[in-house]
Amino acid sequence: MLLNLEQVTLRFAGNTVLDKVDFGVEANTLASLIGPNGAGKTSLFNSITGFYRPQEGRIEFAGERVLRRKPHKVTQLGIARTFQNVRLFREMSVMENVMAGMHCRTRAGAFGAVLRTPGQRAEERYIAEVAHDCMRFVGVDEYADRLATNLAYGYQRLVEIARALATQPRLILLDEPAAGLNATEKASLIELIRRIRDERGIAVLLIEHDMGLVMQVSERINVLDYGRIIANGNAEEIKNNPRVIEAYLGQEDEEMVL
Ligand SMILES: Nc1ncnc2c1ncn2[C@@H]1O[C@H](COP(=O)(O)OP(=O)(O)OP(=O)(O)O)[C@@H](O)[C@H]1O
Repeated sequence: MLLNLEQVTLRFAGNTVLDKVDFGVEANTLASLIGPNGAGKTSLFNSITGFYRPQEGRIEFAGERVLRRKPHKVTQLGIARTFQNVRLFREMSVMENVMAGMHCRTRAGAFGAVLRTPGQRAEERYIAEVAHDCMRFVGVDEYADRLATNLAYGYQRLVEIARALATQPRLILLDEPAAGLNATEKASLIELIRRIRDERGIAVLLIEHDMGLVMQVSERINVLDYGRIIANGNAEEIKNNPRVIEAYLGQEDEEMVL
């Protein structure tokens, strides 16, 4: 397993948000984490990426301990993420936003990368090359010099993915990447997710409420309900799992047709 969680428990003021979660992602696979609203999916992402500190359990990535590392250290280990609500630097261009993803891989750091201090030309060139490569990969290269916040929402989501790719990860966590996208944008997103794995060899774990998308792209689906993993398997197995069907009953906003 590339990522491995064992018995991860997270509580907030006595409220158990994750309850002894065992869960893994293999290298080079497309996996999803689904579950009703409030099941704990984003909390699980936050625990993996160092934003939350579970009280119990183990999280390992490529054989290294992840739990209790700071977010930027987790990024350095090779785990990148995007957020449920797009989080771009509003006053920066698309190119600068993507370059900022690289500060964990360069000596200059985020500010050196953006301010272009002297004596860093070779590194600057490298940063620019990688940034262009990531922008081209997701299809936002032509907007490199635009302010990120002036782009349409669908493109902002792509810029976030480009920034995550720029950290040169082995695993990328996408938190509801299809939220707010139209049908055409969703179709391109599916293609992009597949290319991330097929062309870059990066494993993808996504949280997504659009079940059509989840079923189409995922080789492995993990279902979380009230902080517990209640099922995992391929699309067919998950669709026919009675515990999953029960967990989703009454979820009116869930686009799940089981
Ligand atoms: N920082 C926090 N402090 C207190 N409670 C929190 C915190 N973060 C999450 N929770 C609680 O954890 C539970 C799970 O929330 P989480 O956002 O992880 O669910 P989710 O499955 O991602 O939901 P959704 O699908 O609606 O995004 C909720 O009850 C939430 O209130």
